[in-house]
Amino acid sequence: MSAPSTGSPSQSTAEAIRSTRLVAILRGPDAEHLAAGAEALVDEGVRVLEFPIAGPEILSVVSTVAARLGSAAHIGAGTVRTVADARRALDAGANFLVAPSLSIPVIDYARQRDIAVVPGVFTPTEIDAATQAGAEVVKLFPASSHTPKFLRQLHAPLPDAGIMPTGTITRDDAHAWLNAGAVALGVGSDLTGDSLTTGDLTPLRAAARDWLLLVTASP
Ligand SMILES: O=C[C@H](O)COP(=O)(O)O
Repeated sequence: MSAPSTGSPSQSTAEAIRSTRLVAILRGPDAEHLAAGAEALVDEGVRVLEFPIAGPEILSVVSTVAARLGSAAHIGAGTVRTVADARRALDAGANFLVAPSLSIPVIDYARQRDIAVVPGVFTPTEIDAATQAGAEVVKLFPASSHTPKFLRQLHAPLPDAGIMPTGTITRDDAHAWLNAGAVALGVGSDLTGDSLTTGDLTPLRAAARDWLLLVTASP
């Protein structure tokens, strides 16, 4: 199975995020477990993965996973706060960038490299600034400090913003966010549980199947 490959690389990733509606966030101390977890998620049908870069070892996981999975998935580097972070992530083979915060220089750099970037935003001003700077999808973070009602109210004044709530999103509240207009959800713990620590991928596979059904069924 191949990742969508229409248009430019940045458009392809943005389309994949919008069409699959799920960005899986993989964190953990063990590089082999992270890589195995990524392969299991892709095997279950997840197409967009993010690895928050907590150190050089995570960049090596990005390299390994990007090489192993090829076009089967979009591999993102998370926690990209600076242009230097972005350069290192792309050199490691990341297909797109995610950040907890808004950096216009990082957006500009990603656009120069034709790579999708999902900046972190919290306020209408930040959402609009990121969207106008060229981010097709923005990460509403931490979403647990907002509500689906907040998201719904943004649509009339900011209709072109592609908002992806992230941060403690669970299967219990996913439908409410999607119904409120979220283009996708960024999901870590509720998807991976402790599988990336223990190495037992059975719960992760079951959660992936749950999540894929849920995002497909939501309006
Ligand atoms: O970047 C955001 C968080 O890492 C999301 O993870 P979480 O779903 O476990 O809160």
